[in-house]
Amino acid sequence: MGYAQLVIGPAGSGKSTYCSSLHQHCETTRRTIHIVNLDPAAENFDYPVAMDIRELISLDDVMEELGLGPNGGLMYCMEHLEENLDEWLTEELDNYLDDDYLVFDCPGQIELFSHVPVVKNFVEHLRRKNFNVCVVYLLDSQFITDVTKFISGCMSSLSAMVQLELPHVNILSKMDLVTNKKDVENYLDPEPQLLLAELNQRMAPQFQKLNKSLIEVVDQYSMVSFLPLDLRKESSFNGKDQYSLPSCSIQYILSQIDNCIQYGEDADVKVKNFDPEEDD
Ligand SMILES: Nc1nc2c(ncn2[C@@H]2O[C@H](COP(=O)(O)OP(=O)(O)OP(=O)(O)O)[C@@H](O)[C@H]2O)c(=O)[nH]1
Ligand SMILES: [Mg+2]
Repeated sequence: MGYAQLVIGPAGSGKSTYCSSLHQHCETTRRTIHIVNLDPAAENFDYPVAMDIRELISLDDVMEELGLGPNGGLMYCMEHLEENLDEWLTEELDNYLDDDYLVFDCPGQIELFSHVPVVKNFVEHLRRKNFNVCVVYLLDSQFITDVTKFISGCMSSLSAMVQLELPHVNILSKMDLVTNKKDVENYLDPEPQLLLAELNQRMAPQFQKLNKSLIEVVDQYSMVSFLPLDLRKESSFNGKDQYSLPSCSIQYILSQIDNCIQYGEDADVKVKNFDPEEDD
């Protein structure tokens, strides 16, 4: 059984920074994880790249040879990846052992997760290879300072959730940049009725019915819950910081994700089986 995180979210939401912080954290705690670059447009990395889509296809080549722009070019690259899953991914995955932990740093174009099947097929391939996969969805905390932005963030996360059908952890990134705690605190674990009241207040009266349906959808999928990540935090901290802002450390987030994909549970079993003292 392998373990994998699929790190997704809008452009610039902090996916690559999250991956590199995760890598650093695991180095400190002597845990092995492998970060995979799935962004054919990425150029600089703060982490050692274990597998790299650019070895399969380069965005520059695609743009030059096919005369495509950056987004069309990226879609082409991802479709190429999809067509080569059996060869490229299978071959690359052969380099990893049974219980290895991979983290996939994805591109930020959200259409990849909302209405084209490439990521879904990618994930299905991983699952066939016996990987437990969790989606880690990052949303920039700077963008949820009011209810309309919050709902739109929820909707984009929700479309990935519905399309990928995987365990799903939502993270609010860049908490160190939040200066007004009230801005964000209201949206960390919000009361649906309060959200609705706020939304009605913001929007023209003819949207009231739509607002109600939107809040119901968000509530029913019980995904109105974001873990606020502050990369400055080091311990397993999950609580209020010195400015009484709720936030959590990367270690806490990792433990939540590990839980989702049952990482560590099998290891415990192994230790028990091989412990002679346990025999009696
Ligand atoms: N202050 C602060 N800045 C951050 C944090 N995370 C990311 N950033 C900054 O946000 C910008 C985008 O970060 P990336 O990690 O490249 O974001 P990304 O989601 O990988 O972006 P794309 O791959 O282009 O979609 C960079 O300038 C980062 O330095 C954070 O926790 N705090
Ligand atoms: Mg990136």
